Amino acid sequence: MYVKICGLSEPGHVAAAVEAGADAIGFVMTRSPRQVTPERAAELAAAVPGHVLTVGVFRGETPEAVRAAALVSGVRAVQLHGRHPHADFTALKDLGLTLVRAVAADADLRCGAYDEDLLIVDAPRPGSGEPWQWAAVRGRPTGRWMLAGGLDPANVAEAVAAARPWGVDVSSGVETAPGVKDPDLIRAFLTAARRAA
Ligand SMILES: O=C(O)c1ccccc1NCC(=O)[C@H](O)[C@H](O)COP(=O)(O)O
Repeated sequence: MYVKICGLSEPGHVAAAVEAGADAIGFVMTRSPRQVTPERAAELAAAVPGHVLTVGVFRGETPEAVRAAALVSGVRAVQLHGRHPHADFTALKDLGLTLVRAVAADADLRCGAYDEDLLIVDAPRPGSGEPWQWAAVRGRPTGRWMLAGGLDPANVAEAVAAARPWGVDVSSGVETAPGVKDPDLIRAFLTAARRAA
């Protein structure tokens, strides 16, 4: 089970996620309680070992703005939320970064349909912590796809059993308040997600 911990903004929380075995960590560089500047993301990403994928998270920005933030921050992946046209992914292809498309369940759920490398199937309001009908997508997404939206240490096993994803992605469920991560919850989520696999 591939596990991404999203919305990190403190070095101690990045270290906790890495030490607990996260496969990917996300830095939100768009409007959010978790927003970090590209410069701050660069500081945080500098301490991340190469086997952990660093992901810049965006929503509503132009490909040019995403490109600029990705280059400053040095992330190895960019995650575009919402109904971006295929051309936005094509415009970023030459960066050589992992491209992640994050959409709600009513979108095209074929990973690769937009030339992306990874797909995230998320709640309608990303980063809201709101659970949704995970079972409704079972069997629909294809390729390498992560389930997101309202996951936490207590429900991730149920969610995985319901939807059968390749990976999982969490933000609110490892926080004590919006934007405030908790190392104990990060560790508990990793443990529960691994057991759910
Ligand atoms: O986290 C945010 O605030 C955010 C804002 C705008 C676009 C995306 C955002 N987060 C993306 C993520 O990858 C989250 O991990 C994912 O949406 C799940 O969030 P949650 O339900 O809080 O676990």
